[in-house]
Amino acid sequence: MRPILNSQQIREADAFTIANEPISSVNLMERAASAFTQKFLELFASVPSVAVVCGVGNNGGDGLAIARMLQGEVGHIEVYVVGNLEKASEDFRVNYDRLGERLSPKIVVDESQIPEFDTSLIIDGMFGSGLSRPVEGVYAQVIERINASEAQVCAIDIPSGLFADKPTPSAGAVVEATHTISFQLPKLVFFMPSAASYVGSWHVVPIGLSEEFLLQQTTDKWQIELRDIHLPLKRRFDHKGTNGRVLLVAGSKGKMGAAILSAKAALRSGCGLLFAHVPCCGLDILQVAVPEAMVEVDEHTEIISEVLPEEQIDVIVIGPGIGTGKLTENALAQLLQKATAPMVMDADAINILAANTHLLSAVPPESVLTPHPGEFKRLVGDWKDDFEKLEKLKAFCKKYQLNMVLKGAYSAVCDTKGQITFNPTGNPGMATGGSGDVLTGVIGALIGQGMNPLEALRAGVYIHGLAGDLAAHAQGYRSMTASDIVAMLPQAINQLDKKC
Ligand SMILES: NC(=O)C1=CN([C@@H]2O[C@H](COP(=O)(O)OP(=O)(O)OC[C@H]3O[C@@H](n4cnc5c(N)ncnc54)[C@H](OP(=O)(O)O)[C@@H]3O)[C@@H](O)[C@H]2O)[C@@H](O)CC1
Ligand SMILES: [K+]
Repeated sequence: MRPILNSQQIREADAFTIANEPISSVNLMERAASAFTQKFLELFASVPSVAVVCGVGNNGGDGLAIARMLQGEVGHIEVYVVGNLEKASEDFRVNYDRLGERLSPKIVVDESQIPEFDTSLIIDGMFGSGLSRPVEGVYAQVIERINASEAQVCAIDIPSGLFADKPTPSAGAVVEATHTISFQLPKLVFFMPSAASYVGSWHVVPIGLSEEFLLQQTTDKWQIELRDIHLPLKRRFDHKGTNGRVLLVAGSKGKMGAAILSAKAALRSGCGLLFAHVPCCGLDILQVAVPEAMVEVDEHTEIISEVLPEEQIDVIVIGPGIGTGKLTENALAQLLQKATAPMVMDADAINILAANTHLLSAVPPESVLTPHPGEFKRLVGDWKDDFEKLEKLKAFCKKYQLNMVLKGAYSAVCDTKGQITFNPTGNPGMATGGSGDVLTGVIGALIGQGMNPLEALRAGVYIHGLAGDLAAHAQGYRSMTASDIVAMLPQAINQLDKKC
């Protein structure tokens, strides 16, 4: 997993690398600028004109070095330096002197000197990890001009004005980048919905900071990587009873589709036997739609009112489409008293827990909850910003000793110790009804096959997002449906199998 470190730790990593590689600070800047330039040219093959806007710290120093490296690679280049040159950092000065006359920068110290920015692209190198306070004054005016321009904006390391690891006060101006090319590690704020319009699509480029140092750092936030996903083995002598016996409790009148999507997803994710407990009205529907499922019907015609005692079940998946009626609430409470297998709880099962928080302590240990932000809010109350939301996630998982995925772009998986891993796969096309039911089925199948619930959760969100990406590629992200995600599960799982 890739660690997500705070600005202080990254500064220390810079210093450690400089002292121990060893490499001079200005050469490390050269390496960073070169890594940026290479990625930049991949993203923007032929840009007619570029404005590079620099501050006077090392982020600005990067900007100057990048401007020099882009000469001859892109069309017209303009360089601006915003701020007082007397305060410039040492490495900025070296790169200022290296620019040469052709790129001679224009200095901006007051509003009258701010250009219109009519280039096709702006590189933002005003502030990086050294941002120490909200951006105001002439700096804010430059940012407003950048944001008002028609140009694409590519930020160096992080959009200027945005704090990497704490909330950015609304009073401060922030560059709205269309792209961000960041050094070595992603910054925590990149995973936050509230920063999406500033960060744009982001990329991380290695700059050779000491791996030894980075791995020693303490953090409770990580990004899931492909190499972290290890699917359960299938052996020649396995049979359906050893490949995961999954009990799916799902559906109600008018919502049998949720049960079907979860059931299909579980079967496509390799579970051996799928038992489905559904209301009477769902019997024919499920048998026809999912012939592989063994269906047990509830006594009630339209909703779930009691769940059969579990027998030789490896995992219980409950929630998709069940509603929150009193009888269903009682059924869940009874099931929680009896259940020993880990549970995957989604949708209305979570809503029932939120309305009856005394039930939370009865959830079998290590179970998994899969709320979307609305369901999560019902569980923990509102939050003032995305950082507080993550703190609430950690506190909840620690308190109840549960694993949870808070769904969304970069779904956040939290374990019982409060460690958070962000999932990188997925796309906006997955924000569509039924997508969550598919995820629940995938996670249930993986736990059923013997993965520990946390590993299954991390693998499940990764596979689900990858299948979603394949579906978006095939159908377009505007038109794809949850069924398309199910259809792409085999391809996603095959891709992961091949890398193993
Ligand atoms: N270290 C390395 O080896 C490497 C570093 N690298 C690069 O360095 C970047 C970090 O550089 P950095 O530490 O110099 O900070 P940076 O973001 O340029 O800002 C500092 C300047 O901004 C000023 N300032 C701050 N807030 C302000 C505000 N609100 N409004 C106005 N001014 C404000 C502050 O002034 P002061 O607070 O002192 O008044 C100071 O002048 C990092 O993101 C990466 O791009 C890479 O090259 C890899 C190697
Ligand atoms: K920047």
